[in-house]
Amino acid sequence: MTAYVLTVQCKSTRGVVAAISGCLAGQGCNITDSAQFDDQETGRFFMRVSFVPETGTPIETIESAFAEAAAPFNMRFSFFDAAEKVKVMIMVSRFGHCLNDLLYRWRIGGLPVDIVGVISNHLDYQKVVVNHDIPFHYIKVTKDNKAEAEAKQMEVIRESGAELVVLARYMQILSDRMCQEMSGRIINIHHSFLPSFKGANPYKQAYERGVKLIGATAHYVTADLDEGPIIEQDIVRVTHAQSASDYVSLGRDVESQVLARAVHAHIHHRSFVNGSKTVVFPASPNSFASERMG
Ligand SMILES: Nc1nc2c(c(=O)[nH]1)N[C@@H](CN(C=O)c1ccc(C(=O)N[C@@H](CCC(=O)O)C(=O)O)cc1)CN2
Repeated sequence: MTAYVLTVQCKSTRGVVAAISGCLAGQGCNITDSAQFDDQETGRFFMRVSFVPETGTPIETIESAFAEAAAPFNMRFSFFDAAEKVKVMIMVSRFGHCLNDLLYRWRIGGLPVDIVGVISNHLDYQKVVVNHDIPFHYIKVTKDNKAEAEAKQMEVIRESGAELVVLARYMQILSDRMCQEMSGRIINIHHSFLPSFKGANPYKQAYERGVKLIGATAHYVTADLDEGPIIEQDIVRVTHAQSASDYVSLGRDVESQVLARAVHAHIHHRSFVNGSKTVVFPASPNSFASERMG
């Protein structure tokens, strides 16, 4: 039996949860998992519900009934087939550890996505990508051709049907236009524990500051460099005896893990943009096996 995910966000109002659960029950659906957050500061409400239409009601009927129940609350809502794989375009430059990690997780079934292609401004990873039977798009970027290069990138992204773009250490600043057009659909891995050490060379900045922890941050990309809503972060301990290049080596694993966790949250519809922040619901024990990090 097909399982679905419903995501909802709206102004926080009494009766929202009853309206959502009551409508699904009325359509013969059993709710198998539910998570909600009421942001007391912004007055915004977020909910994610997994459900199964036990009596076989067609999803189109459920969606139509839900639209009626949602209208009084002005809900923004989406229904997803839990088994449908999100189309993902990966972008990479010269550091390939995050790309390789994502490809490995995908290959063993631990990251249930449809990788529709890899775009790079270098040729370093053409072979490994092609060996995975994934289209590789080399689009050279220079200071003088950034606009043309990005137009080609956007053409590839649109034609591929990509719903999510993952910057796996892609080291070019995206234009405001691209960030706007793909708002909430581009995830970047920044190799520092933001908001510390934004921009280029964060490990060098961290070394010069004498930190005892380095980290990685996965965030949605906005026009404000490395200021986008944070999805996932983690850290690793360093000592006075280690160099900035030691940090680069130590950082590879934490960057890869943080990015994979963020992509996982997004493709399972657990991550919501909430202004300059995010709401990220944890994978619940009752979530479907494919929803747990493999
Ligand atoms: N509009 C945005 N674009 C990008 C973001 C972002 O948050 N908003 N994140 C970066 C990734 N990044 C750090 O994680 C980063 C990448 C590149 C640079 C940078 O200064 N790039 C130079 C070119 C460097 C080169 O050619 O090697 C540039 O683009 O002029 C800073 C931070 C991805 N893009």
